[in-house]
Amino acid sequence: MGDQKPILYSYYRSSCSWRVRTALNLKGIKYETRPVNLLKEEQDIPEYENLNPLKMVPTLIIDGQILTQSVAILEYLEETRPEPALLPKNPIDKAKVRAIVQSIVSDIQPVQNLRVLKHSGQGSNWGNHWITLGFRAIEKQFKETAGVYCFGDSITLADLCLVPQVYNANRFEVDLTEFPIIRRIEAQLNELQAFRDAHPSNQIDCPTDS
Ligand SMILES: N[C@@H](CCC(=O)N[C@@H](CS)C(=O)NCC(=O)O)C(=O)O
Repeated sequence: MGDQKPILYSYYRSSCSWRVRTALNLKGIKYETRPVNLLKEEQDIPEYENLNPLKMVPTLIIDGQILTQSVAILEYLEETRPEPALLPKNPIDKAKVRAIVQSIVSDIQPVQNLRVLKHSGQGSNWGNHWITLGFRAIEKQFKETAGVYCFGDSITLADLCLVPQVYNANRFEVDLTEFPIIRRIEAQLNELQAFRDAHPSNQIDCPTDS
């Protein structure tokens, strides 16, 4: 393992960066934040593209490696810093947690990403529509899986993905009243220090007037 403090390229309101911030906090990994302002299109600057050809955040520099894709980063952290565990041990349980993760990171978040909204010319109705559909699915999944958190009573990668997605749902004015389990879990998670510290309002690049 490298001795250098990990560096996270992040944007305060980026849900994908937020997932990684929470994992780093939960696992007690001290890191340095390098803000990438998506509204100023800093993700398109060639120096950043050299780090992350996707021109997206997050990018994590850790153990002498440049890592991209938030879920690949989460899985790497889980394998190299296994405590506290953020995936269950049993393969079936693990598959169920990963299914919730994928519902959020593959089926909901990409459709409301900045570049998609810009290219499609769609506004908040678009995001609202897709988040609502996705939340209907995961609210049903939670009827089977949820305990205190998304999967039973331990925090898993699914929880790290849920909290930022609920924040985005609020930004897109999704009516959350039909999702009581999602709301309950999110409220509980937001009480925890690691989640609070990862919140956009506690990031160094959060504008003071937001
Ligand atoms: N699959 C990628 C998605 C990353 C992503 O969508 N990042 C967003 C912020 S959450 C971004 O950088 N958007 C910039 C853009 O759309 O130009 C991951 O999970 O890391």
